[in-house]
Amino acid sequence: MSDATVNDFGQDAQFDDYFALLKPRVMSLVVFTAAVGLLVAPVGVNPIIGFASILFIALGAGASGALNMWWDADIDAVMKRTVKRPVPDGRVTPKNAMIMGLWLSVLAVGMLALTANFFAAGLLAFTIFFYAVVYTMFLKRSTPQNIVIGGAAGAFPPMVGWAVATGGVSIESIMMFALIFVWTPPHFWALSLFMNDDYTKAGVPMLTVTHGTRVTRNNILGYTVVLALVALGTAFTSIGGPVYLAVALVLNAMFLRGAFGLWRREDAAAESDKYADERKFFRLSLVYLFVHFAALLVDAALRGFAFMPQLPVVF
Ligand code: HEM
Ligand SMILES: CC(C)=CCC/C(C)=C/CC/C(C)=C/COP(=O)(O)OP(=O)(O)O
Repeated sequence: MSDATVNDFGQDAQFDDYFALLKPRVMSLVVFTAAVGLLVAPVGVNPIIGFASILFIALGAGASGALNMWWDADIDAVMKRTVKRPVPDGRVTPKNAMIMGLWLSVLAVGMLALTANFFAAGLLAFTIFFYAVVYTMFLKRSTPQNIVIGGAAGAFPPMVGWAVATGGVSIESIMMFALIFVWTPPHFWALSLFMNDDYTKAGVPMLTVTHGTRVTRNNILGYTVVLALVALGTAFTSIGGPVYLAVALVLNAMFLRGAFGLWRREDAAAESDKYADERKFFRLSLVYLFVHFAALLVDAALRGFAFMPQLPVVF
């Protein structure tokens, strides 16, 4: 049986095209942070409920990606990095992307309310709204602070995971939020240093476009210093532990060194080596966030996950 449906352009839209609307690669790290938020919480969740909740958070994240791709099709059509996406490439119609995004959002939020609790579902709904409406429809096209404020959307998922388990918010979930919130500017601005032409062409007011690369390099360093403080501070909350502390010390030293290197660089040098350091720093940002959350998970496992029956104390 074919998985193709005919779109408004009379072409075959494949399952793969619809799947790409969910921004699966970016969202995999988002979903991982949500899963960690759930697993490190001090309240145990039935494993089936926990698994289903992560699935619905993933669905919600994907839905917000589809809504973003629907609204941003005009920008995506101009940028080299995004021109081959299903909507600008004509493989999925804007209307179908929007319908899919809306239905999946309703499904994800509704199912999370049924499987977990209303607070977690409300937080997921707010996250989708923040990314698809506040960031995509308003901030992205209007201010160079777009990704600073909009970054909150990407920072909510571990809070949603934590809320699935506990039904609330606490200092630990706020620290996980803060970690991603302060990480997002260095993560994105490193990329925009070597993608500046795309954003200029598309007229998106990213910091590199509006204030230039010198200001962007300064800001990357500033946010990275604050990020190190947040990351190390998290070690001293109840979700921190020896593994996290060791990892945070090493990774923040590496990230600070990278940010300092970018700060010292001039554009002429960066251009001549094809922005090698900027690309390296961007890749390091992905490793940085993944490993911090993985370390939280390891420490939680060493303590014994709350969802596992506690072993009887023998000695
Ligand atoms: C406003 C916030 C953010 C902006 C503007 C942003 C922007 C970007 C951009 C433009 C890319 C390149 C994507 C591509 O090649 O298509 C990217 C890659 C990526 N981002 Fe972000 N990002 C943000 C937040 C996040 C968050 C919160 C996470 C995860 C927690 C994340 C995870 C990733 C990952 C995993 C990649 C690599 C994807 C790949 O290999 O294709 N980003 N980001
Ligand atoms: C649970 C839930 C709803 C999670 C949402 C998480 C979230 C907001 C992730 C944002 C990450 C992201 C793809 C930013 C890209 O910005 P962009 O859209 O400007 O990048 P683009 O140019 O690649 O489209």
